[in-house]
Amino acid sequence: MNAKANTPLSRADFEKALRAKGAYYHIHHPFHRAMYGGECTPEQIRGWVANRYYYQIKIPQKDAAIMANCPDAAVRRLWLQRILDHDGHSDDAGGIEAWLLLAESVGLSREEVIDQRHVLPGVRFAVDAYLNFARRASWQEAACSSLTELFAPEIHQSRLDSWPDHYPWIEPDGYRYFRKRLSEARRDVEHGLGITLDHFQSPAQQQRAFEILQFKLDILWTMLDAMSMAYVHKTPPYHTVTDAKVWHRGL
Ligand SMILES: O=C(O)c1cc(C(=O)O)c2c(n1)C(=O)C(=O)c1cc(C(=O)O)[nH]c1-2
Repeated sequence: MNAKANTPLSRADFEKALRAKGAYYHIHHPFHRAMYGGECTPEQIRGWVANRYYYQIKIPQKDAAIMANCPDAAVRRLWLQRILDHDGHSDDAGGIEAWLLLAESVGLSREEVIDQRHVLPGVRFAVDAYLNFARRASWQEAACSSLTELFAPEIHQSRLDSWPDHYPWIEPDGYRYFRKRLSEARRDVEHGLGITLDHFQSPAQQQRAFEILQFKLDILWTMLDAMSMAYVHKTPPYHTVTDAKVWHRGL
Protein backbone atom coordinates (compact mmCIF):
# COMPACT_ATOMS: atom_id res chain seq x y z
CA MET A 1 0.00 0.00 0.00
CA ASN A 2 3.00 2.29 -0.13
CA ALA A 3 2.96 4.52 -3.25
CA LYS A 4 6.65 5.28 -2.84
CA ALA A 5 7.69 1.66 -2.94
CA ASN A 6 8.85 0.72 -6.40
CA THR A 7 7.83 -2.89 -6.22
CA PRO A 8 4.16 -3.66 -6.63
CA LEU A 9 2.25 -5.78 -4.16
CA SER A 10 1.88 -9.39 -5.20
CA ARG A 11 -1.56 -10.32 -6.54
CA ALA A 12 -2.42 -11.98 -3.21
CA ASP A 13 -1.23 -9.04 -1.09
CA PHE A 14 -3.02 -6.57 -3.36
CA GLU A 15 -6.27 -8.49 -2.93
CA LYS A 16 -5.67 -8.66 0.83
CA ALA A 17 -5.15 -4.90 1.01
CA LEU A 18 -8.32 -4.26 -1.03
CA ARG A 19 -10.27 -6.53 1.33
CA ALA A 20 -8.79 -4.68 4.32
CA LYS A 21 -10.72 -1.61 3.14
CA GLY A 22 -13.77 -3.38 4.53
CA ALA A 23 -12.80 -1.68 7.81
CA TYR A 24 -14.44 1.44 6.38
CA TYR A 25 -17.57 -0.18 4.97
CA HIS A 26 -20.89 1.47 5.82
CA ILE A 27 -21.79 -1.60 7.90
CA HIS A 28 -19.94 0.34 10.63
CA HIS A 29 -21.96 3.54 10.19
CA PRO A 30 -24.05 4.37 13.29
CA PHE A 31 -27.21 4.42 11.15
CA HIS A 32 -26.57 0.85 9.98
CA ARG A 33 -25.53 -0.30 13.45
CA ALA A 34 -28.80 1.06 14.80
CA MET A 35 -30.71 -0.66 11.99
CA TYR A 36 -29.44 -4.14 12.65
CA GLY A 37 -29.31 -3.47 16.41
CA GLY A 38 -33.08 -3.03 16.40
CA GLU A 39 -32.94 0.61 17.47
CA CYS A 40 -34.57 2.22 14.45
CA THR A 41 -38.06 3.66 14.37
CA PRO A 42 -40.38 2.77 11.47
CA GLU A 43 -39.81 6.31 10.17
CA GLN A 44 -36.05 5.76 10.10
CA ILE A 45 -36.36 2.42 8.30
CA ARG A 46 -38.75 3.97 5.79
CA GLY A 47 -36.42 6.92 5.26
CA TRP A 48 -33.53 4.57 4.54
CA VAL A 49 -35.54 2.40 2.11
CA ALA A 50 -36.91 5.43 0.23
CA ASN A 51 -33.46 7.01 -0.07
CA ARG A 52 -31.68 3.81 -1.03
CA TYR A 53 -34.15 3.45 -3.88
CA TYR A 54 -32.18 6.16 -5.64
CA TYR A 55 -29.02 4.02 -5.40
CA GLN A 56 -30.92 1.00 -6.72
CA ILE A 57 -32.18 2.78 -9.83
CA LYS A 58 -28.81 4.34 -10.64
CA ILE A 59 -26.85 1.05 -10.40
CA PRO A 60 -27.98 -0.27 -13.82
CA GLN A 61 -27.25 3.13 -15.41
CA LYS A 62 -23.80 2.97 -13.83
CA ASP A 63 -23.29 -0.53 -15.23
CA ALA A 64 -24.47 0.58 -18.67
CA ALA A 65 -21.90 3.41 -18.53
CA ILE A 66 -19.16 0.88 -17.78
CA MET A 67 -20.29 -1.26 -20.71
CA ALA A 68 -20.41 1.78 -23.00
CA ASN A 69 -16.75 2.48 -22.19
CA CYS A 70 -15.61 -1.13 -22.56
CA PRO A 71 -14.41 -2.38 -25.96
CA ASP A 72 -14.03 -5.99 -24.77
CA ALA A 73 -17.08 -8.10 -25.74
CA ALA A 74 -16.16 -10.88 -23.31
CA VAL A 75 -16.24 -8.43 -20.39
CA ARG A 76 -19.49 -6.82 -21.60
CA ARG A 77 -21.12 -10.23 -21.85
CA LEU A 78 -20.51 -10.89 -18.16
CA TRP A 79 -21.15 -7.33 -17.05
CA LEU A 80 -24.56 -7.32 -18.77
CA GLN A 81 -25.87 -9.73 -16.12
CA ARG A 82 -25.74 -6.93 -13.53
CA ILE A 83 -28.19 -4.86 -15.56
CA LEU A 84 -30.53 -7.83 -15.98
CA ASP A 85 -30.34 -8.52 -12.23
CA HIS A 86 -31.61 -5.04 -11.40
CA ASP A 87 -33.91 -4.30 -14.32
CA GLY A 88 -35.28 -7.84 -14.62
CA HIS A 89 -35.63 -10.13 -17.61
CA SER A 90 -38.18 -12.70 -18.79
CA ASP A 91 -39.99 -13.89 -15.64
CA ASP A 92 -37.53 -12.33 -13.17
CA ALA A 93 -38.98 -8.97 -12.12
CA GLY A 94 -35.51 -7.79 -11.06
CA GLY A 95 -33.91 -6.02 -8.12
CA ILE A 96 -35.58 -2.64 -8.52
CA GLU A 97 -38.98 -4.33 -8.35
CA ALA A 98 -37.79 -6.33 -5.33
CA TRP A 99 -36.73 -3.06 -3.71
CA LEU A 100 -40.22 -1.63 -4.32
CA LEU A 101 -41.65 -4.72 -2.60
CA LEU A 102 -39.37 -3.97 0.34
CA ALA A 103 -40.67 -0.39 0.31
CA GLU A 104 -44.27 -1.61 0.45
CA SER A 105 -43.35 -4.10 3.17
CA VAL A 106 -42.12 -1.28 5.40
CA GLY A 107 -45.27 0.75 4.82
CA LEU A 108 -44.29 3.08 1.98
CA SER A 109 -46.41 3.49 -1.13
CA ARG A 110 -44.85 2.75 -4.49
CA GLU A 111 -45.79 6.20 -5.66
CA GLU A 112 -43.96 8.10 -2.93
CA VAL A 113 -40.81 6.04 -3.55
CA ILE A 114 -40.88 6.25 -7.34
CA ASP A 115 -41.46 10.02 -7.38
CA GLN A 116 -38.33 10.41 -5.20
CA ARG A 117 -39.93 12.92 -2.83
CA HIS A 118 -37.96 11.51 0.10
CA VAL A 119 -34.58 11.42 -1.64
CA LEU A 120 -32.37 13.84 0.29
CA PRO A 121 -30.05 16.10 -1.72
CA GLY A 122 -26.98 14.67 0.02
CA VAL A 123 -27.97 11.12 -0.98
CA ARG A 124 -28.69 12.21 -4.54
CA PHE A 125 -25.34 13.98 -4.88
CA ALA A 126 -23.43 11.00 -3.47
CA VAL A 127 -25.13 8.51 -5.80
CA ASP A 128 -24.72 10.85 -8.77
CA ALA A 129 -20.99 11.05 -8.02
CA TYR A 130 -20.82 7.28 -8.45
CA LEU A 131 -22.66 7.35 -11.78
CA ASN A 132 -20.59 10.28 -13.05
CA PHE A 133 -17.35 8.55 -12.08
CA ALA A 134 -18.40 5.46 -14.05
CA ARG A 135 -19.15 7.66 -17.06
CA ARG A 136 -15.82 9.43 -17.18
CA ALA A 137 -13.37 6.86 -15.77
CA SER A 138 -11.91 3.95 -17.70
CA TRP A 139 -14.03 0.79 -17.51
CA GLN A 140 -11.37 -0.89 -15.38
CA GLU A 141 -11.41 1.96 -12.85
CA ALA A 142 -15.20 1.95 -12.80
CA ALA A 143 -15.18 -1.83 -12.30
CA CYS A 144 -12.81 -1.33 -9.37
CA SER A 145 -15.25 1.13 -7.80
CA SER A 146 -17.84 -1.64 -7.57
CA LEU A 147 -15.60 -3.61 -5.21
CA THR A 148 -17.46 -2.50 -2.09
CA GLU A 149 -19.55 -5.50 -3.11
CA LEU A 150 -16.78 -7.57 -1.52
CA PHE A 151 -18.36 -6.54 1.75
CA ALA A 152 -22.03 -6.50 0.74
CA PRO A 153 -23.08 -10.14 1.39
CA GLU A 154 -22.27 -9.67 5.08
CA ILE A 155 -24.46 -6.57 5.30
CA HIS A 156 -27.38 -8.23 3.48
CA GLN A 157 -27.04 -11.26 5.76
CA SER A 158 -26.98 -9.05 8.86
CA ARG A 159 -30.36 -7.63 7.82
CA LEU A 160 -31.81 -11.08 7.17
CA ASP A 161 -30.53 -12.24 10.57
CA SER A 162 -31.72 -9.29 12.64
CA TRP A 163 -34.63 -7.43 11.06
CA PRO A 164 -37.36 -10.09 11.39
CA ASP A 165 -36.81 -10.24 15.19
CA HIS A 166 -36.45 -6.52 15.73
CA TYR A 167 -39.05 -5.28 13.32
CA PRO A 168 -41.94 -7.79 13.28
CA TRP A 169 -44.11 -5.11 11.64
CA ILE A 170 -42.16 -5.53 8.37
CA GLU A 171 -43.86 -7.91 5.92
CA PRO A 172 -41.54 -10.91 5.29
CA ASP A 173 -41.99 -10.56 1.49
CA GLY A 174 -39.80 -7.50 1.67
CA TYR A 175 -36.69 -9.52 2.45
CA ARG A 176 -36.52 -10.99 -1.05
CA TYR A 177 -34.11 -8.30 -2.25
CA PHE A 178 -31.49 -9.04 0.41
CA ARG A 179 -31.66 -12.79 -0.26
CA LYS A 180 -31.34 -12.21 -4.00
CA ARG A 181 -28.20 -10.11 -3.56
CA LEU A 182 -26.36 -12.68 -1.46
CA SER A 183 -25.48 -14.82 -4.47
CA GLU A 184 -25.48 -12.03 -7.08
CA ALA A 185 -22.96 -9.90 -5.17
CA ARG A 186 -20.60 -12.85 -4.72
CA ARG A 187 -20.63 -13.60 -8.44
CA ASP A 188 -20.25 -9.91 -9.44
CA VAL A 189 -17.34 -9.36 -7.16
CA GLU A 190 -15.42 -12.30 -8.51
CA HIS A 191 -15.54 -10.68 -11.94
CA GLY A 192 -14.81 -7.13 -10.70
CA LEU A 193 -11.95 -8.34 -8.54
CA GLY A 194 -10.36 -10.26 -11.43
CA ILE A 195 -10.47 -7.13 -13.62
CA THR A 196 -8.91 -5.05 -10.84
CA LEU A 197 -6.12 -7.51 -10.02
CA ASP A 198 -5.26 -7.79 -13.74
CA HIS A 199 -5.35 -4.08 -14.51
CA PHE A 200 -3.77 -2.28 -11.53
CA GLN A 201 -0.25 -3.64 -11.65
CA SER A 202 2.29 -0.91 -10.85
CA PRO A 203 2.63 0.54 -7.33
CA ALA A 204 1.08 3.81 -8.53
CA GLN A 205 -1.83 1.96 -10.14
CA GLN A 206 -2.39 -0.11 -7.02
CA GLN A 207 -2.41 3.08 -4.97
CA ARG A 208 -4.99 4.46 -7.39
CA ALA A 209 -7.17 1.37 -6.87
CA PHE A 210 -7.15 1.95 -3.09
CA GLU A 211 -8.14 5.56 -3.69
CA ILE A 212 -11.00 4.52 -6.01
CA LEU A 213 -12.28 2.01 -3.47
CA GLN A 214 -12.07 4.66 -0.74
CA PHE A 215 -14.04 7.06 -3.00
CA LYS A 216 -16.82 4.47 -3.23
CA LEU A 217 -16.72 3.81 0.53
CA ASP A 218 -17.04 7.57 1.02
CA ILE A 219 -20.15 7.59 -1.18
CA LEU A 220 -21.87 4.90 0.88
CA TRP A 221 -20.88 6.54 4.18
CA THR A 222 -21.98 9.99 3.03
CA MET A 223 -25.41 8.72 2.02
CA LEU A 224 -25.95 7.54 5.59
CA ASP A 225 -24.63 10.82 7.03
CA ALA A 226 -27.33 12.64 5.06
CA MET A 227 -29.97 10.18 6.31
CA SER A 228 -28.75 10.57 9.90
CA MET A 229 -29.13 14.34 9.69
CA ALA A 230 -32.70 13.94 8.47
CA TYR A 231 -34.03 10.97 10.43
CA VAL A 232 -31.88 10.71 13.58
CA HIS A 233 -31.03 14.33 14.40
CA LYS A 234 -34.25 15.55 12.78
CA THR A 235 -32.36 18.20 10.86
CA PRO A 236 -33.25 17.64 7.20
CA PRO A 237 -32.32 20.36 4.71
CA TYR A 238 -34.05 23.69 5.40
CA HIS A 239 -35.34 22.52 8.81
CA THR A 240 -34.60 25.96 10.24
CA VAL A 241 -37.08 27.50 7.83
CA THR A 242 -39.69 24.89 6.97
CA ASP A 243 -40.87 21.31 7.58
CA ALA A 244 -41.74 20.98 3.88
CA LYS A 245 -39.57 18.84 1.60
CA VAL A 246 -38.70 21.71 -0.69
CA TRP A 247 -35.54 20.16 -2.11
CA HIS A 248 -35.38 19.33 -5.81
CA ARG A 249 -36.28 15.86 -7.13
CA GLY A 250 -33.55 15.58 -9.73
CA LEU A 251 -32.72 17.59 -12.82
O1 LIG B 1 -27.23 -2.77 0.85
C1 LIG B 1 -26.04 -2.49 0.78
O2 LIG B 1 -25.38 -2.13 1.75
C2 LIG B 1 -25.42 -2.54 -0.56
C3 LIG B 1 -24.15 -2.06 -0.79
C4 LIG B 1 -23.64 -2.10 -2.09
C5 LIG B 1 -22.27 -1.63 -2.26
O3 LIG B 1 -21.42 -2.02 -1.44
O4 LIG B 1 -21.99 -0.85 -3.15
C6 LIG B 1 -24.45 -2.59 -3.14
C7 LIG B 1 -25.72 -3.10 -2.78
N1 LIG B 1 -26.17 -3.07 -1.53
C8 LIG B 1 -26.58 -3.67 -3.75
O5 LIG B 1 -27.66 -4.14 -3.39
C9 LIG B 1 -26.21 -3.67 -5.10
O6 LIG B 1 -26.95 -4.16 -5.95
C10 LIG B 1 -24.97 -3.12 -5.46
C11 LIG B 1 -24.36 -2.95 -6.71
C12 LIG B 1 -23.20 -2.28 -6.45
C13 LIG B 1 -22.20 -1.77 -7.39
O7 LIG B 1 -21.34 -1.00 -6.93
O8 LIG B 1 -22.26 -2.10 -8.58
N2 LIG B 1 -23.07 -2.08 -5.12
C14 LIG B 1 -24.13 -2.60 -4.50
